Amino acid sequence: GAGSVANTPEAGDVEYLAPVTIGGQTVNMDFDSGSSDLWVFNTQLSLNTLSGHMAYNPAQSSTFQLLPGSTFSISYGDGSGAAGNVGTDTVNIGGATVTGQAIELATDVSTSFVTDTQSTGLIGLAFSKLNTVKPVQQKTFFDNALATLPEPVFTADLRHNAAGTYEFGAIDSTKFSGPLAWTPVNTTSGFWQFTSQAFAVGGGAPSTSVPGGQAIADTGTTLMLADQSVVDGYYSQVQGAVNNATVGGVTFPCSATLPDLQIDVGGTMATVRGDDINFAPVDQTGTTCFGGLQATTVQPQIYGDIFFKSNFVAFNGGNNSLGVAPH
Ligand SMILES: O=C(CCCl)NNC1=[NH+]CCN1
Repeated sequence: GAGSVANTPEAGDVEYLAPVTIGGQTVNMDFDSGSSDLWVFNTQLSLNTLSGHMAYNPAQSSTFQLLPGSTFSISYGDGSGAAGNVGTDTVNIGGATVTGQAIELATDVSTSFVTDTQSTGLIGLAFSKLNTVKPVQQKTFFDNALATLPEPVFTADLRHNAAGTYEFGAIDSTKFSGPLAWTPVNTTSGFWQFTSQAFAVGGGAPSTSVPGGQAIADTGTTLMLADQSVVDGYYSQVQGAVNNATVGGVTFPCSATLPDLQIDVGGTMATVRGDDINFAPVDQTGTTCFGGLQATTVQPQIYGDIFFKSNFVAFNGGNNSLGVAPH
């Protein structure tokens, strides 16, 4: 059946956590449409590493089974990572249930995961071809659930500083306004990748031919990382915007009024609200603010949580497409 869980932003909308029940143990996890491993903090880790975290204890689950000799090792776009061994267990997300789901048990996690005590791990929702388990690659929760879901979809409804929803198996049309604009997804990269070749600022004339012209929908990335041409075009319309090498990106006066960004998603222009692009003050004085739109020099562009706060997104694993509508 379908499953629906509330998600909650960590402070500053840095990431969005939602409850996942593994072998009867409910832990909060980061749902990540930009990767394809389900890994958890667990009782194999040292007490120092576990300090402050919830942990999955396979010994307490009557349905856990070790996958002897299986290991995983994953590194993310932001340089964080985890590695360990693997078993299977029953996973239930708001009622959507998978038995025999690969549960990757971290024995090593990078610092940013240790300090992020609210998160018990990640649940990857990109395509299973990116899964890192060896010697036998494993499937994502969504892949395993597909055949049993009423509809072959999951949806992301992320909000600024407020509870949202992750749903599996149904599209709740009360969560967005207007029709969903659907775009085909190119699954070759293993990401939810689509064409994004144009942008406009504050309703102005659209630019076209953004170099590379590809983007991925990635709930596991905090910001929106776009081509330099988009970043330059956007911040040229923001008084006092500067590229601030010290803080590592574009900043502007917190008093600035930020224009909306219109961005191409498979031929339809989606809007990212200017308010959502004012990401956070860089210091306690609250004078200078850091932009939620920043540049990436690599392709594809990565449309992270900043994009999702203005747009409801449906991920269709039945026909490999993405549906987007304002919310
Ligand atoms: O790794 C990426 C970028 C893929 Cl191009 N997104 N997912 C994620 N999870 C934790 C940090 N980032």
